[in-house]
Order: sequence, then C-alpha cells, then structure tokens
Amino acid sequence: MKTRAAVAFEAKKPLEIVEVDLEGPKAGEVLVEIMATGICHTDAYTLDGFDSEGIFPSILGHEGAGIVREVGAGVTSVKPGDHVIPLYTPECRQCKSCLSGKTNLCTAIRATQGKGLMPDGTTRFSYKGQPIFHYMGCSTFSNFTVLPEIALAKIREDAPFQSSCYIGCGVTTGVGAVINTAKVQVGDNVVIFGLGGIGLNVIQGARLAGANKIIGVDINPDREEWGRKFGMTDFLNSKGLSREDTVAKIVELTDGGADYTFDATGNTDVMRTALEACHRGWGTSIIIGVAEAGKEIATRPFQLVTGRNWRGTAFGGAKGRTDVPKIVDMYMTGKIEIDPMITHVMGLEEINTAFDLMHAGKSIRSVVVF
Ligand SMILES: NC(=O)C1=CN([C@@H]2O[C@H](COP(=O)(O)OP(=O)(O)OC[C@H]3O[C@@H](n4cnc5c(N)ncnc54)[C@H](O)[C@@H]3O)[C@@H](O)[C@H]2O)C=CC1
Ligand SMILES: N[C@@H](CCC(=O)N[C@@H](CSC=O)C(=O)NCC(=O)O)C(=O)O
Ligand SMILES: [Zn+2]
Ligand SMILES: [Zn+2]
Repeated sequence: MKTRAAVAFEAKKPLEIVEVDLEGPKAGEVLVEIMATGICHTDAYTLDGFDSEGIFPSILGHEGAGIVREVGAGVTSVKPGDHVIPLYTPECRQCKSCLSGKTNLCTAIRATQGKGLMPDGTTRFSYKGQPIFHYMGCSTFSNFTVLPEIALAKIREDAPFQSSCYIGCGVTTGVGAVINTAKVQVGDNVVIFGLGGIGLNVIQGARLAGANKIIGVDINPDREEWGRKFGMTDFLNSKGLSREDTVAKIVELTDGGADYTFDATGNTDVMRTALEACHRGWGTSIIIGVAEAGKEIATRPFQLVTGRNWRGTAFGGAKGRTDVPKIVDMYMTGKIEIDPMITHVMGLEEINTAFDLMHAGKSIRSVVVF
C-alpha cells in the first residue's frame, strides 16, 4: 500500500512529506493507522545527528496512537479496530529480561530495532524502490506503519488519540521515572532539571507521589509558570549559575540535599549537578535525558562513596503492554493531566514547525494529527 509519511532522508535536513510504499504485516506483525503522534526531543536528537544508532533514510516518530487495521499470521492479542499505542520498549513476556521481573527493557527484538529493521531483518517501508528504515520500532511519522505484536499496548476506545499519543513516550517516561524507578515516597524532596515535555511529567508524578518540595530547574524562565501548573513548589533559573552555586541553592532549599533528582535535559554537565545536589548518604539521581553520542558523565567518586546514587530510566521503567493501559486510565479518570501540555496541534505538512518550536523553547508538546 501507499502511505503519507514525513521522511528523514538525511541528518540535519528538514523532514520531507512524501508517499512511501508500505508492505503489509508478516507473521507476528500488525498494520496500524496512526491517528496522532507527538514530537519528542529524542526525535530531534536523532534528526540532528546526535544518536549513535541514527540511520537514514528513516521515518522517525515514536509517540503515537492509532487503530489496528490488519494483523499478520499468528497475532492473537490485538484485532482490527482495536485502539493501540506503539511501544518503543516492547514487552514480550518471554525473554530473560521480561521474565526477570527486574527491568522493563525487553530484549526480544532490540537488536533489529536498533538497526531500523523489523524482527526478520527487513524493512516494510520503501520509496522509489529504495528501503526506508524504521525508527525505535515505531515510525509514527507515517500515517500507516507496521509493528511487531509485542510492541503494541491495547488501550480503551474512549481515549482521544490527540492526547493519548503522548503516553507513548513523554507522560509515561516522566510519571514512571518517579513511580517505578525512583519510587518517591510521601514527604520526599525532589528536584527536576529540565521542565520540558518530560520534566513537567516528572513534576506531576512527584505531586501524585506526595512529594514535599518539588523544585524545578531550567535555563528558560518561561518554564517557571509551566512547572507551577503541575505542582512545582520552587523554581531555580540556573542560567549563568555555576555547578557549585546551583548545588548550594538546592542544598539550602532541601536542608542538606534532595532525596531524588531527575535529569530531563540530556546535558551531561547538568547530570553531574543533579547527582551532586542529592542528599549525602542516600540521595538518588535518575538520568532520563539522552546525551549526544560521545558524551560521558563524570563526578568525584567521593560523591558515590558518601552515599549518593546514580541511576537511569528508559520509558519510565514501564512495562508497556501492562502499564500503558493503566496510564491511559489515570488520564481518563483525571488522576494525571495531559491536555494543557499539548501546546501545538498541526497537520503532517507542518511537522517541521514542531521541531522549530521545540528548539526555540516555545512548545511543551506538539502533536501531529493525521
Ligand atoms: N530515558 C527516556 O526513556 C527518555 C528520554 N528522553 C530525553 O529526555 C530529554 C528531555 O526531553 P523533552 O522533555 O522532550 O525535551 P524538551 O526540549 O521539551 O525539554 C528540555 C528542557 O530542558 C531545558 N534545558 C536545556 N538545557 C538545560 C540546562 N543546561 N539546564 C537546565 N535546563 C535545561 C530546556 O529549557 C527545556 O525546558 C531529552 O534528552 C530526551 O531525549 C525523552 C523521552 C524518554
Ligand atoms: N539510541 C541511543 C539511545 C537513545 C535512548 O536512550 N533511547 C531511550 C528512549 S528515549 C525516548 O524518547 C531508550 O529507551 N533507550 C533504551 C534502548 O534500549 O534504546 C544510543 O545509541 O545512545
Ligand atoms: Zn520520546
Ligand atoms: Zn521480553
């Protein structure tokens, strides 16, 4: 079949909207009509050439919601008409990682996914006879896409696509980092570095968990108002502040350091500040941000010797097929907010504007509706 898609032909070039060819689903695969997709900073990071796994030409996008249109042989967990959210972190429930109960990082199809291919080692997309690669196993910047069955969460049909697509990455990552990874407790002091599409969801996760101080740190002063809308109690504009001064202000605000800090910037210097702003003896810093290829984190080992902990989280530690439907329920029952964070809604033709808005710090989440 033919489908309209925004193709990344090359790094650092705008996406091009073209009709691509899409092969139907093979065994264990599902054809999904994407109804809406968010644009996450990770899409921009890959398009900008910062992803060591970045591969072109490809169809980016990993924050979608849509409807199952066709299933391949052997597919049993979804059927045509079901509403689904694609999962860049699948859940096979059979691999060593899934069976361990210790991680959400299913390894069943990770190797081929990282190469932009379906599990059988081929791609379903092509343009003028040339292969186009998949992205994060999702490629939601295409109106129709093919995914493995294990990479689809079936969701309730009354959830609007325009908002539920955000659960495919940003909402789940932010809220999940607090609930699943950090396991923030009532009364904990938390600090969030980077109040964008992910960081604001960390804030609302911290509010949900009953955190005491919820301190937001950003270099964009407009983000103070945004943070306060979702439960932030204090704001620190870190523009021009040294690491030592930023840490000192957080230590003062939290009587010794935070119980939990979260990096949602992807900046490795900020990651160090976040670690050092943790309370001596027990504070834990969670890395969410994705750093540019080649970047490394550093700190004095003494920071760890004296009881600070460094951890990371992917997709908020959520097991997609199990947890995503529950997060959709949380949204539909008013326990979490999504709609105010969707600042821009546009057609596929305008998708490059979404990247411009993000880079200019003018959007929280842009969503493309098909
Ligand atoms: N681990 C995971 O599973 C996931 C990781 N990510 C990553 O999370 C990060 C955030 O993504 P989004 O919220 O979509 O991006 P965004 O662009 O919406 O927000 C980033 C925020 O960080 C702020 N910021 C930038 N530099 C800063 C600095 N030096 N100090 C303080 N604040 C600073 C910006 O002003 C902005 O408010 C990205 O690195 C993204 O790739 C995103 C989704 C999932
Ligand atoms: N491909 C990159 C790393 C990109 C990365 O860390 N992705 C996150 C999700 S970011 C979503 O917006 C993730 O889930 N990572 C786990 C994984 O298995 O990819 C690189 O090579 O550094
Ligand atoms: Zn994302
Ligand atoms: Zn698995």
